[in-house]
Amino acid sequence: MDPVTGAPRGGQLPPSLEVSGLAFAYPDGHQALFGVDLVVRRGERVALLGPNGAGKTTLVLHLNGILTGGRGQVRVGGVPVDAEHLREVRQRVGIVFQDPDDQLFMPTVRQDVAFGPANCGLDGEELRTRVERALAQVGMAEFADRPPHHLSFGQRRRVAVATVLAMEPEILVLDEPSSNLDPASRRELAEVLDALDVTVLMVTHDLPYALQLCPRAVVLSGGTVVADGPTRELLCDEALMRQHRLELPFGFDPRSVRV
Ligand SMILES: Nc1ncnc2c1ncn2[C@@H]1O[C@H](COP(=O)(O)OP(=O)(O)OP(=O)(O)O)[C@@H](O)[C@H]1O
Repeated sequence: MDPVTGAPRGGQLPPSLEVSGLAFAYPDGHQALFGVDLVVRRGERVALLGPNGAGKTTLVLHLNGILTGGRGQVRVGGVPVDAEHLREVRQRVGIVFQDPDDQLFMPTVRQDVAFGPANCGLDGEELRTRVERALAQVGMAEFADRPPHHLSFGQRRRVAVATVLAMEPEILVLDEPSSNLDPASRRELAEVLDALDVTVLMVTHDLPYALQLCPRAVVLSGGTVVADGPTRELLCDEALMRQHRLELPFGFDPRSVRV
């Protein structure tokens, strides 16, 4: 920010997410994060890559205060993630977990999508509009009155995304969005995500998905950020990829993919 005008410096948009010096050890003493710094600006789509055990989930669980007690700071839309601001933070950070069944528990899709905003005091026409918009964004409007457990896995994942979009979050965090999807469902979800006008942080082992959807990628390895840059550049860096156990699918050449 320009200290005088308050305008974004150099034309950059304000940060949606700021992680600074985040270090965390689990109660058993295992140190999972060693001073992570990360800024995601409004409207960016960033892939968070890294091998198993890198600390990706641990980082994500700090973004809405599920994990706390480490060193450093996390801010979402300028609001610190701490006990005092937890309610506000949880409205601003929408996390879509890997298993949609963790997020769907009401008798109908509509009720599941309405649950969060209704809890925040929305009702009547405003709530109805919010729910319809979120379902339309994920292409699930016609399933509003179905029980979630009658839907396919891919449809349930899209509804899980809608439950989070209905909260109109500052940042949408997706944990392995393409996992367990068949190729058609994977493509449909990519189309949904690509059309969203929201800041996205996407944790994924699916490197082609990262390239397709996220212009920028961050590699977390051993609890620290080891690379941050254009996704294609990182995926083409063979030494970086090998060093951090990142492997492209057989025959996939990031140089030749058009995004
Ligand atoms: N509850 C826990 N108690 C102790 N150590 C943990 C706990 N949860 C995770 N860890 C450890 O912290 C480190 C980071 O784990 P984390 O789940 O954040 O990695 P990840 O990058 O999300 O991995 P994956 O790609 O396998 O999901 C790992 O070494 C893991 O074993």
